[in-house]
Parts: sequence; structure tokens; C-alpha cells
Amino acid sequence: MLRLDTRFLKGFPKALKVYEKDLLEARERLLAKNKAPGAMLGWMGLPEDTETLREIRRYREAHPWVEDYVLLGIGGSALGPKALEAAFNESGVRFHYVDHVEPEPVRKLLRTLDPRKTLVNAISKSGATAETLAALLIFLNWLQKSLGEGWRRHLVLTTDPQRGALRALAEREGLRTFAIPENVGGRYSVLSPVGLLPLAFAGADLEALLMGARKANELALAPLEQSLPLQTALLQHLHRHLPVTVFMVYSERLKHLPSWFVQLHDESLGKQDREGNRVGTTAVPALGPADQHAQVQLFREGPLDKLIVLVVPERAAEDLPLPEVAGLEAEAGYLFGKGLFALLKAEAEATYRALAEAGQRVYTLYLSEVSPYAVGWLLQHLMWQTAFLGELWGVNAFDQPGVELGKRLTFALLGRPGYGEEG
Ligand SMILES: O=P(O)(O)OC[C@H]1O[C@](O)(CO)[C@@H](O)[C@@H]1O
Repeated sequence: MLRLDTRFLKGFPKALKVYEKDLLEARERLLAKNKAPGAMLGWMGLPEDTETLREIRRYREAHPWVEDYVLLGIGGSALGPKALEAAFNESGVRFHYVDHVEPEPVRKLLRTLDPRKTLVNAISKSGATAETLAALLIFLNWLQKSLGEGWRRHLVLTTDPQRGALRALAEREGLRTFAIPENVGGRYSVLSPVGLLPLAFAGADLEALLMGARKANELALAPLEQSLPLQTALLQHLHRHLPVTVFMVYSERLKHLPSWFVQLHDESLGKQDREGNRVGTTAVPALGPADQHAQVQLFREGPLDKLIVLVVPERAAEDLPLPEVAGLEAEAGYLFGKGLFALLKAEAEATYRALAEAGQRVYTLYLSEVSPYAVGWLLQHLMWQTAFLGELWGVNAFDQPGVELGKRLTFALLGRPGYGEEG
């Protein structure tokens, strides 16, 4: 379950009334786009795709020998699986993410892996991402050299159903693939095989994850009073004059979730609107309680230029009682007999109050617990929030023209044919 707490934003209930028409129109505009050719709204339907789920299950069952899972991908092709696997790995399969191009960690990883027990999953929607292609060259070569003809069983590609280098390679070599639907962009793809395939190997409850996401869908389309995604979109919209939106998660298991959110928010919304105005707010990742001992000093006394979102679980699946230890009564006695989770909850609540008292704009999203159901709900909720904001801010939340020049310049520097000196 997901619950919104805006107790320190006193004007919010009134704003909900004032902005009702704008919000409902934004939702209508977004949904109307679904009919247009080329609309990238396929993420809305992913939670309903039980056929793909079955296919993924069958593949997982046919590969019981996998002990190490190497994921080659970057941005939307890595951040979602990384965030979810860290939270819900129940299987003991070891996951390794090559979402970088630094040689030493790749060399170190190759030294530790047994190719006979390793599955390599290259993920790229476009099939054209330099970092992923570079990693694929290395791992394909390693599999071929170590396993000879048997290498094909150890490589699975997740990519566009028709286009791109990964699709072409799969067809040439007869490799197993999973499709990222054409109308699903990278940062909206976590509930496609991009996330579901690795999570099947992690032993996560995929049905619960998708069930949670379906709940977010239901609320996204509900009347405004129940529509959590429209409500948090409004909170972001009301504070768009503040340059920073902090996303602070109080869960060690969800420590990679803020990075997933940063890509979703920044790459979707940081762009020029139709009039050429630069719009967007900068999402900043934060982790509680670790950042109470780092960023919270700035949040308390630095510039009042932020909207701060706290994501806090309400329950622990299993708490850990704090034992009494003789000799530590004076400093730690107040903790004796309490649960570790009680400390987490108290710290989140204290930070919430302290930030509000400092004059920062802050609200909390409570997760009933860190479960696949609640997190699936949260992920899909945040995708809806972002899509609604795209409409409210007059930008296309599904493209990323701003990253193209950097890619072209990289190609030019590496002498890729067709790319001149200045790209
Ligand atoms: O899945 P692909 O096509 O390799 O893209 C990886 C990432 O690169 C981008 O296209 C640009 O940063 C992201 O939108 C995407 O998530």
C-alpha cells in the first residue's frame, strides 16, 4: 500500500480544488496520446502482460544451473533491475552489473566468474548504446573462448522486437531474446523483461510486483480525490519554482531506488517546452538514515530551494529487537528492548518534522512495507506522476534529445564511420 502525507503543506487540499481542471485535462491529453502512432505509453499496459510473465518463468525454470547473472546495460536498461534485485533477491543468485566502462572492475569480475554457471543478459532497447555494446563484445568473446559451441546457452538478449544490433545478432546466431515492446522507452521499462527476467532469477515475487503496479494504474485513472499519481504530480507542479526535488528513501534494501527515480524524472522532464523555455527540476537522490549524517545539514540550514520527498516503510517484515547490554545503560539504555525498525521510523518522522520546521517543503509517501507489491505500486505510481508532469509542463516525457550530441561526439572521437570531427 502507498499512502500520502502532506501534513506540513497546509495549502495542498485547497490547491487540489483550484487545479482540478488542469489536472483532469492533463490526464485526458495524456490518455488521448495513446491512440497516436508512435506514442510511447506501452508502460501503462505492462502490469497486465501475463503471457510475457509465463515465458519468463519457463526460461528461468529451464536454467537452474545459473549461479552468477551478469547484466550488461545502462540507464533505463539497468537501474530498475538493480533497484529491485537489491531489495528482493531471495534466490542467492549473484548479480553483477556492467553499467560502466571502467576496465579494472570488468577484469576483476571476469576473473571471479565461472562461465559454466554464468548467464549474461545484455539489455538495450536501441541496440546502439556504446557502453552496452562494448560490454557485450567483451563478454561474448569470453563466453565463446571459454565454452566453445555451448556459449549460446549462456547469453540472452533483451531488446527491441525488430530493430537494432542486438536483434540482428540474435537472428544471425539463433540466440534467445526477450522483447522490450516497441512503445516502451528505457526508463519506463522496469516492468517489461528488462526487470522481470533478472528478477525471476533473483526469485522475487513477480506476480505481487505486477499486482501492485496494477493498483497504481487503477488510482491513476480514479477520480482526483483518490488519484494518488495526480496528487503527487500536483505537489511537484506546485513547487516547480524550486530547482531541486530530493527523493529520500528510508530503506537500505531500496538504496538504489533513488537513482532509478533520478533518471525517470530528470531525463523525462528536464527539457525545452514548445516555446523554447528550459523547464525541469533537478532530482537529488538521498538515503535515510545515512544522509541524516550528510545531506540533512544542508537541507536544514542551506537554501530553501527544495521540495523534499520522503519514502518511508510503515512496517518491517521482521523486526530485530535491541538487547540490553550491561555498561551501556547511560548512552544506549533508551534503545534497550525497542526494535531496530522503531529507530528507523522515529528517525524518518524526526527528519520529516525537522525539515518542515526549517521551512523546507516536504511530504512523505508511506509504503506499507518493503514488499514487491508495495514497490511495484510505487514504481508505476512514479511513472504516472512523471507522465502527468510532462503534460503539465508542456514537454514530451518520453524522448531524450539532450543526450544525443554527447553520443555523436563520442562516436566522432572514436572514429565511427559517418560521424565527422564535430559529430
Ligand atoms: O536501452 P538502451 O537503448 O541501450 O538505452 C540506455 C539508456 O540510454 C538512453 O537512451 C540515453 O541516456 C536512456 O534513455 C536509456 O535508458
